[in-house]
Amino acid sequence: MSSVTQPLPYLIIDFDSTFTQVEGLDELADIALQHHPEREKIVGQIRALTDRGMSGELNFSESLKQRLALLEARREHLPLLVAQLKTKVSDSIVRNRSFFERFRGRIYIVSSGFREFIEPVVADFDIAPEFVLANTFTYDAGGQITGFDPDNVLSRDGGKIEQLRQLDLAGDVYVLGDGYTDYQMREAGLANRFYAFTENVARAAVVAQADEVIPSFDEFLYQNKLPMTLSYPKNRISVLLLENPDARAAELFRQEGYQVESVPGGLDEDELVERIAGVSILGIRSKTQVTPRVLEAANRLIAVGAFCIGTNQIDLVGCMKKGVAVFNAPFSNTRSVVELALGEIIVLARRIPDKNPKMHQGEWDKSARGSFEIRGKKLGIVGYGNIGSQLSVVAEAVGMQVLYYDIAEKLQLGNAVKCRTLQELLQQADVVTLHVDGRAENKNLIGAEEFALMKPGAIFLNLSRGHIVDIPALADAVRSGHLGGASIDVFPYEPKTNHEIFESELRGLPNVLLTPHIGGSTAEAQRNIAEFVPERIMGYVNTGNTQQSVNLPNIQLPVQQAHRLIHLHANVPGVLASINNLLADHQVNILGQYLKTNEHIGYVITDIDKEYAPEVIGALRKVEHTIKFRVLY
Ligand SMILES: NC(=O)C1=CN([C@@H]2O[C@H](COP(=O)(O)OP(=O)(O)OC[C@H]3O[C@@H](n4cnc5c(N)ncnc54)[C@H](O)[C@@H]3O)[C@@H](O)[C@H]2O)C=CC1
Ligand SMILES: O=C(O)CCC(=O)C(=O)O
Repeated sequence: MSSVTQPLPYLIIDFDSTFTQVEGLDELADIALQHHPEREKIVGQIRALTDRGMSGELNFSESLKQRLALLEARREHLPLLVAQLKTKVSDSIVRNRSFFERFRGRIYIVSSGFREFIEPVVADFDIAPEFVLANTFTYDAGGQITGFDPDNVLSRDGGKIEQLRQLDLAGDVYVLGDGYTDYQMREAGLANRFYAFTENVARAAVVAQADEVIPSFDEFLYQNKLPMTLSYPKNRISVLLLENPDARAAELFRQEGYQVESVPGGLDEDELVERIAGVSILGIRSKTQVTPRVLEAANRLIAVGAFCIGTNQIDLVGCMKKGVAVFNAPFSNTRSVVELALGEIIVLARRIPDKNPKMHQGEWDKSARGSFEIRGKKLGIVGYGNIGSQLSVVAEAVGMQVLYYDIAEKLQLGNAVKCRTLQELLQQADVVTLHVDGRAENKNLIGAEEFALMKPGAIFLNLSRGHIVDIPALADAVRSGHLGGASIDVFPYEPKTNHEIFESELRGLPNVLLTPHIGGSTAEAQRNIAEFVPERIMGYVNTGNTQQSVNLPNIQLPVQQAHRLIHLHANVPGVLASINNLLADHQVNILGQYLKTNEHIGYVITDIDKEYAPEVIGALRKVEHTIKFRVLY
């Protein structure tokens, strides 16, 4: 990583697909050929020619000639093009507009595109016409674009090299671009460094030649220690997604500028220990275990996203002590679990698990034996949280009488009746369904003794966590005929991928419905989760907001006023005082301060004036008991 010397080196920035997200001529073709019957085909041909030219496959002047011949553009299309391009300036360039204003006179746009559309777009960034070096169109008398000015060096092969030579800049020159012709200025010895800009397009042949690959302009500024709008380039935030969350999650993280990698299926502890170094955000579902060993290897972890409700698979305290925020999606799949549970109750009450396979084997077993309506039956819900209480409402709506048992005091919905003990519920219910959370103390909550308490013929459901039920005891209770049926969605051991065989004593038992942990697996739930979790994580990264974090003290923050200091520390006396004394010693004005603690850690957010001495940050990092510290601009 180099550090920039003063004054700023001359920056030679390409226009098409670098300054803007798109190629100007492609966009012009789109506008000009709007009513052409073969528009798509011609635009496709133009794009292919652009690409071949950019990657060095076709010589530049030939590519330009062929593209202009296909274009049926006119002078009056240009204002439309400019308006369009103004909306397509690269995000990181827009974000750092003030940099361009500040370093006016050191930044050139050198492009094989056309001055007619480049000049007005870059003018918004204080880049004056004399700092734009580009081609110019030729027109016929009627205003039709006929080609390009052949006297302009940029219209020729090696034009950018010649143009830079003519500029004869004294001092360091850095080139930023996405095309091979941008690299060629460096190759010709006219630039000190070539940065392949890949925010919009990454061309292998260009990337291979680069001194540095920069996925955003922020990265260029960060590497060169130049003033930037963000405190940290988002492309440096790497996301590892396991267990196939909906594709929307990766899309949202990518839109934010993060680097996303997905591993289908889960990783076991050893595999995750291998993969976790360098990961900033880990996304998992219910299977991946985030253990102390994993956390020890996690050298850059900021947040864990549980793309599900349960978080028992995560060492929450370990994460907290390391300053790693954990977020889940507490309500996104609630309804899906409830619907499945209700469907399963009906299906079991009608002994469908037995009848369905018989039908598939050609056996017609029409009988009412062992089948009953659920209307008027007693549904015992163990765990009256979000899922349990919603199931309570839906079950009452179809005529069931609801009993519930929860270790916490809960709002009683509708006509539901609270049981004082688990035993009381088990003895009365016709159907028992588990919706407790997966805390370790709940291991084998239901075993032989509990099954024995249940009514003969009762139906049993578990859609919570596998370790909550003693499976051999359940198998015995079904085999003996004491239970009338069971539906199980979660298991003490679940296959890691869809290729692994599912082994269980419950396989083949009568009136037992087995499902592969799909309570929350609906399109709606997965989409909701894939939006909810990334939004919380990005909110935390961007503003420090911990609201709805499962393990950090929850602070909902007001809009950031200036610089924001985010400080996580061990909860020992005196840390806040140390922070404030340090700020006072450096005459830093505090605009707002927010603090919340729990038994292990303290989370303090301090909004301060823009002006402060840079050494304040170093000093704050060194405050005793600091776990994590970051600054947001
Ligand atoms: N099968 C699947 O695909 C899904 C399974 N789940 C599981 O369902 C669980 C429950 O989800 P929510 O209702 O959203 O959670 P929640 O946290 O809102 O409710 C859990 C309730 O269980 C109670 N509880 C805990 N231990 C208990 C015990 N020993 N006896 C009685 N009550 C006890 C708690 O006090 C709480 O009210 C999740 O933790 C997760 O493990 C969640 C979503 C999908
Ligand atoms: O869909 C999943 O992978 C897990 C669902 C689940 O068990 C949960 O949300 O807690």
